[in-house]
Amino acid sequence: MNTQSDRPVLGITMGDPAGIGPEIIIKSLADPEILNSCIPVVLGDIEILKKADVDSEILPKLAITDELNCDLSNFPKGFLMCLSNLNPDVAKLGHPTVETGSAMETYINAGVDLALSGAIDALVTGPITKTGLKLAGSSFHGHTELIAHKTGTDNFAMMMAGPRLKVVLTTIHIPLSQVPERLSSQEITRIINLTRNTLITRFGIKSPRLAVAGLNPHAGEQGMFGNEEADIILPAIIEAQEKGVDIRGPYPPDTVFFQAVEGQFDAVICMYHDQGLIPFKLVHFRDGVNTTIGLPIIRTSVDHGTAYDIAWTGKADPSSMKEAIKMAAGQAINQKKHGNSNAN
Ligand SMILES: NC(=O)C1=CN([C@@H]2O[C@H](COP(=O)(O)OP(=O)(O)OC[C@H]3O[C@@H](n4cnc5c(N)ncnc54)[C@H](O)[C@@H]3O)[C@@H](O)[C@H]2O)C=CC1
Ligand SMILES: NCC(=O)COP(=O)(O)O
Repeated sequence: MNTQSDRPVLGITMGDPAGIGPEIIIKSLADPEILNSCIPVVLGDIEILKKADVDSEILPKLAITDELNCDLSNFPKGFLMCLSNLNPDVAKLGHPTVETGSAMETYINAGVDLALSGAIDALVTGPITKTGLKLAGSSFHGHTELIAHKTGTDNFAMMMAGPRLKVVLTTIHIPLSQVPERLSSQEITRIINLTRNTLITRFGIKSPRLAVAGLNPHAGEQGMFGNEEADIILPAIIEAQEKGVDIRGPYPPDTVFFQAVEGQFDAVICMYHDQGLIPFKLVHFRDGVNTTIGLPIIRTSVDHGTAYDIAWTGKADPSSMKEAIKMAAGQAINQKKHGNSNAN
């Protein structure tokens, strides 16, 4: 915390202007519990946010600036940093453009710079489209890859976290057909260690209990349905067990998530994106948080996308954004107390 206040300073990126990002940010900050839990620094576009702040409740409370280097320590209510001047009509498009794609990337880059400089204590990102990033000329598939690159982090992973289930993905945004060839014991070992360290340092779980999902139906059924379990996944589990990690598997993917939700495991390590995200969103679509683990900064995000089908209709549910803000604030306070313990 770099202010006279006890509240952590959180950068909150607006996401895609044509999506539900602006609406869920305004709705979240309209909740006194959220507004009082942090000093928000919204990184976005004033004309777009004005459209979302229909009752003009939030923006008048924030100091407006377009100066990235402004002193964030002397306005305890919060800031809006205007980083683009979009035509407000882009909000109605229902899809990204080169202009909006470039704006959303600008918000993220600015947020990472602020976090690295220590001007903000954590970064919370609003939803973007992968296609928007591509339109803007970015080579990154999402926030995760972009932020890892910008912070010079090789050892990172995507975790989706909720009170009942946490999943960590070994592979993220790649075609399903490429998953088997990308899996290796070394990579699974890396994810196991990173997950365990993060559960201890960021989530305060003293002795994490980990499960590893298999790749194939029935975790391979003794090789009848595939050999990745025996050849790649099991050696990584055994190596971790030999080092004293409380870890079991490879489990049949159709039951391990139920066991985790029932309380048997603190996190499930998954082999690919939808293996983890389908069960996670069934349980935690409303209150789940996407967080990038292993970074030198705290980064949390909503667990959903831009929801173009309901954007600018007033129907967007801000619950996931609120949880992302709460998690970032909690971890920032913890880090302030105990130092940057996420040394993975
Ligand atoms: N953190 C991020 O930036 C993420 C971005 N995406 C991106 O979002 C874009 C759209 O992805 P979709 O697969 O359509 O997923 P989506 O999450 O945007 O929407 C799926 C369904 O859930 C509903 N929904 C989502 N969030 C909601 C909310 N807060 N309140 C009420 N209803 C909500 C939508 O209306 C839609 O019917 C894609 O381009 C994808 O890349 C997807 C996931 C995460
Ligand atoms: N399904 C989650 C997701 O794709 C989020 O990606 P990112 O933008 O946080 O990397």
